Amino acid sequence: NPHKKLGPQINYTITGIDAGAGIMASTQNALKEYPLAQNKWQLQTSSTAAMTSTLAKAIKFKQPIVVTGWQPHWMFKKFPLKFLKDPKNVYGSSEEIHTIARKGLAKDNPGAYKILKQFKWNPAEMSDVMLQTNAGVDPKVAADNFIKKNPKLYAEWTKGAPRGNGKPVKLTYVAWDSEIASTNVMAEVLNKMGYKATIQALEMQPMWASIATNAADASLSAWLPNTAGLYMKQYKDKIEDVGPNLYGAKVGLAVPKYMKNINTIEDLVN
Ligand SMILES: C[SH](C)CC(=O)O
Repeated sequence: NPHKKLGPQINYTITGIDAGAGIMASTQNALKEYPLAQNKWQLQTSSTAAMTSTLAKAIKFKQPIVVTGWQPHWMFKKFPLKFLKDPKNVYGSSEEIHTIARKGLAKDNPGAYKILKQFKWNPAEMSDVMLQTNAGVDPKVAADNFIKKNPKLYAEWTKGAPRGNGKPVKLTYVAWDSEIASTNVMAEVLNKMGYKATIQALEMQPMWASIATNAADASLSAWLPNTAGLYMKQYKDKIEDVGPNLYGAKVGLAVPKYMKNINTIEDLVN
């Protein structure tokens, strides 16, 4: 009921995802900045899958819930969600998802580097692949379907790049739906161009370390400037920022639209 304080109704819990995700660090920050921690609010660690299934259940019974949310993601398509305004700008405004590569890749695999550099797409295009995968299509097949439907993008991404002749390219990523989509599309593009692409899912910190230690060639999972800002700071001299592969991403706290009186993070405080 809208009059009862929200906190006690959901035992002051923000439902989050995997502990290493940057959105979790940002949310810990929000707990302090707003200040929510003093009001007993806490951040629950789980996983994207657990968070979205808890969200689905709450929405089914029109119950209140606060989740860590981000765009692009199918949750905003599937559920009536709204971001909470963030007047203290803890989450930053819009984000870009960057491609990062190990130093030296441009030199010893210029063709793959060129394709990685030219790979850019928008939230709607990424969501096409995410929705297929969310509907049960294997990510590799969803990537293939997308490439078949978008010959113009494929031509842009591969323009002027030499064929790979079996040259290996190792991609690491963090298994968020957005990066499952982009990494599988990139792997399929590389394979169609004759490279031998392999992909490996890692937690966030090991993913960044895999590029910094040359254990992998590239990753499309760097949410910047905020969400992965700490990792970029830690590894900036050991990796190369190839540039954004997606513009217009967004990270924050989200609630179902039926929570009419909760519109900014400050509404959680009182
Ligand atoms: C959950 S977002 C995809 C990225 C992040 O939080 O680091």
